[in-house]
Amino acid sequence: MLLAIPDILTPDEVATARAALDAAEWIDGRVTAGAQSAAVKNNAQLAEGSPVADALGEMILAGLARSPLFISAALPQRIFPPLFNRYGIGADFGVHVDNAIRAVPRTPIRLRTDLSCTLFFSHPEEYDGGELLIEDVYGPQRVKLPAGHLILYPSTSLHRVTPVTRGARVASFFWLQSMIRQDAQRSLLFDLDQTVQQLGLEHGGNDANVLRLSGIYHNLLRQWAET
Ligand SMILES: O=C(O)CCC(=O)C(=O)O
Ligand SMILES: [Fe+2]
Repeated sequence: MLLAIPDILTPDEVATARAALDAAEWIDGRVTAGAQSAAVKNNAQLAEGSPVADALGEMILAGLARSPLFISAALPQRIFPPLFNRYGIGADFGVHVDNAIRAVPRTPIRLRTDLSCTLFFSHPEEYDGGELLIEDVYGPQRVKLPAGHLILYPSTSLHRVTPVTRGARVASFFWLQSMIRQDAQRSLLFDLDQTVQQLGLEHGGNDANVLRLSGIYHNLLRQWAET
């Protein structure tokens, strides 16, 4: 499932983050790339664990936690501490697939990358190019979202970022392990949850059929979730 999630951050948070990112020190983006992606990765990144990355990472995790749409779609089990990248003019990231397993720095924790995320910090009118192209079963999807919005896509997808030809594209990127490993099962739970929420609004949460459907959602989650 490929899903755009609006307003993970408020405009004030985006502005605060941008001020910090614009003043930050950027290093070669290949530091966190695996062998295949390093060969095609041509961007800059904040050093992992730098004070700016840690503070903005916390801001993003708080934004994710208050988004019912994100929780419903991702059913996150573990979220990698957000990383930050910058594509100036000429920078790009060739076609690649993300590493399946990521060690969380400075901890013994590893996570399986089920879903990949990009959270945009540049406004679309600030730059040309810099589109995230994600291969999907329905063909390539072009993604360029407003600042503060997030795209969630299966980490199994081949993807790339097209060269920036004007301005700069600043974003956060990270991965997560979902409680639901299979994309098809996660999509089904998402559809069911969204439908139950909508029916609850229309009929009230205590309507007998809404309750029954809600029970089915939780019982499927109980069958499939890894915690
Ligand atoms: O910049 C992006 O939107 C994606 C970055 C990416 O694909 C990666 O770092 O693996
Ligand atoms: Fe990637």
